[in-house]
Amino acid sequence: MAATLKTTFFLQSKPGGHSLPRLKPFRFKTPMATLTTVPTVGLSETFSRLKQQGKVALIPYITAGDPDLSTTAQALKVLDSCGSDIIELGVPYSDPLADGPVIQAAATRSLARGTNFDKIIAMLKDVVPQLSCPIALFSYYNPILKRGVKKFMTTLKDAGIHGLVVPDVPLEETEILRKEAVNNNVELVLLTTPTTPIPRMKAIVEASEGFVYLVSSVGVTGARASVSDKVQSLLYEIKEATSKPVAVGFGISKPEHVKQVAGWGADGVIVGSAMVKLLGEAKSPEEGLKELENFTKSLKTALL
Ligand SMILES: O=P(O)(O)OC[C@@H](O)[C@@H](O)c1c[nH]c2ccccc12
Repeated sequence: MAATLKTTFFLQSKPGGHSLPRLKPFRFKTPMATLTTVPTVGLSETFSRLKQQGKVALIPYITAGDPDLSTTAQALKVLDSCGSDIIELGVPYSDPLADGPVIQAAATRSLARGTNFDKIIAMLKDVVPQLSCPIALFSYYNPILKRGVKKFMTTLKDAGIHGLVVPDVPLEETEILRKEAVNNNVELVLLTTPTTPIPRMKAIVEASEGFVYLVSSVGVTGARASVSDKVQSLLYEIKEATSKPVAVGFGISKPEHVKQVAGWGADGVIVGSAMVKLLGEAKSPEEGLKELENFTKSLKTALL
């Protein structure tokens, strides 16, 4: 059974510097190989740009390798071309303590097909240069430790990945993760939950880079009928403590939710299980991608 996401996570002991954007001045976007001069920038830069435009970031989450890695590659391009501002890409893991049934099932299918970290990175090296939005990789801590923190971060940097979300590291233990992330210009995003005491929330937001991830409700990931209106006061408290951007995730699965959370003052909305379900349960990868496209467009429209 999946454990609930508790407040003990994600504290870091010292605030860190800000990552510089890694500029990629010229890039070709598929399918028409159009030359664009828009550089891919990191997470905080993306939020600054959106803020200037008065916009809220749309941040989809998908699990890598479900239904297969070539569909993930296509899905990243679809999400990008439908106006996603950052994409959170999940590395499948066998013991995903904070994931609800939809994402757990996606990870199980992906692992059964032989997805592993090296294959995900190889896919990203090919696809990232074709995207205009940054990627934040999502991984549990164990696969990072297994590889070695330093090597893991260098690999992320070499693949052009700008951010990292690790849900199961207590802040007190993130020192080394943080140091290597900063060295490699990877922004380490930390999470706060509705049960995080205010002093601890303050330490989290101070140490978080790129943005602050506000978990909307206690429990595991998964689509819900409504978003807890407690999010509104949580956002208020966080915004009292920091000027960093705040993105809300967990249970956001409909255009109405996205609109509501944006109206409460969030700088970004994260939508995971609803996307993962479309890709994982479609009759074919093509159908899944088409549904993903329509769904992403509907969320984007709700944010306009
Ligand atoms: O699936 P949801 O309820 O839309 O929530 C976002 C989410 O999927 C993604 O950010 C995520 C997937 N697994 C997690 C584990 C912990 C925190 C966050 C996550």
